[in-house]
Amino acid sequence: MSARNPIIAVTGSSGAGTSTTTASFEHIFRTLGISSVNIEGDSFHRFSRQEMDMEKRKAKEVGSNISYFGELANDFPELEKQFRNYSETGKGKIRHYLHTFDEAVPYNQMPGTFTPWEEFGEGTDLLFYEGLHGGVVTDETNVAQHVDLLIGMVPIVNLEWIQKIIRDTNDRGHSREAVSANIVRSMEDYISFITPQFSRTHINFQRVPTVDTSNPFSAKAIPSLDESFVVIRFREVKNVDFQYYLRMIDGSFMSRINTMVVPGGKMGLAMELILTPLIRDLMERKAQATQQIDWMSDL
Ligand SMILES: Nc1ncnc2c1ncn2[C@@H]1O[C@H](COP(=O)(O)OP(=O)(O)OP(=O)(O)O)[C@@H](O)[C@H]1O
Ligand SMILES: O=C(CO)[C@H](O)[C@H](O)COP(=O)(O)O
Repeated sequence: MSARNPIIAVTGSSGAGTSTTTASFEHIFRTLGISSVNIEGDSFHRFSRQEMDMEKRKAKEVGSNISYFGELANDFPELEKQFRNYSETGKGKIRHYLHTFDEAVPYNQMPGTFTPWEEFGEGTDLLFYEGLHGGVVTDETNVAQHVDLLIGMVPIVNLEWIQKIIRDTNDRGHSREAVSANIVRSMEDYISFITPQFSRTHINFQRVPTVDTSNPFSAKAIPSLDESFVVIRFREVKNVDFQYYLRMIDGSFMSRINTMVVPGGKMGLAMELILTPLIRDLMERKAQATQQIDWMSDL
């Protein structure tokens, strides 16, 4: 963690909606005049799509498993190194994993490949990460320790699978069978690496549908925001003004002492109301830390 170079991470499984909710964060950054550098979790995959297909085959041959949720397929030490480096210097590097033709064409590349790493220098206000592993901790690596504001994006699992299946088949060119097989193959890593993160987050946003999602593998459409509620759980966040949120968000209520529920259609508003003051606090701490360093270097 670093007051001078703060890091915000939105962490969630594949299909949870971390990319979708990035728009809410970007809106807050614009409103507060913050310049962020955005890092995508998928850029820390170790393999291109073609290489990963080969790794899956090799693993199967020896009776083992590899998935995008785990440490075999993702470079956790490199992710931690990047977070540490940004905290200490405000510098770093980014690349993109190109999922679709639309994403790949501007780079003259194929889907399932990475763009080259590009360095960025000082001058950003904060680093914003969205992806699978913003709060990961293993025996060797601790990514979570570098994050100043850690947010979990966690639809209940049936909804998460529906979102993944529909997105992967419509946008990423995978078959339903392939996506279902991926979900099955990823389950062990899901439990080992993905879910433990949500006990380290400051806030979790958990979308819960109010329509029947009992067979996610046959679902034809993603339940809409209006067909859901969002459960918002706070952990180690001080001075949460629940009364204010309850007054501002029509239809919201408390379900536990640290948990608020809002109608799905109010998710964007809830995110803005809750996150804006927290991000403003990070910026104030940053300004103070920068002032202190300037003052010390003047001595
Ligand atoms: N709140 C929401 N309401 C309706 N649809 C949503 C919501 N959040 C996400 N989706 C849909 O779910 C799908 C997956 O969302 P998104 O691409 O943001 O997931 P992701 O967490 O970034 O996944 P990945 O890490 O695999 O790229 C998309 O089709 C998106 O439109
Ligand atoms: O979203 C994911 C993980 O977060 C994808 O499963 C992973 O990035 C592989 O992508 P693709 O299926 O497009 O090759």
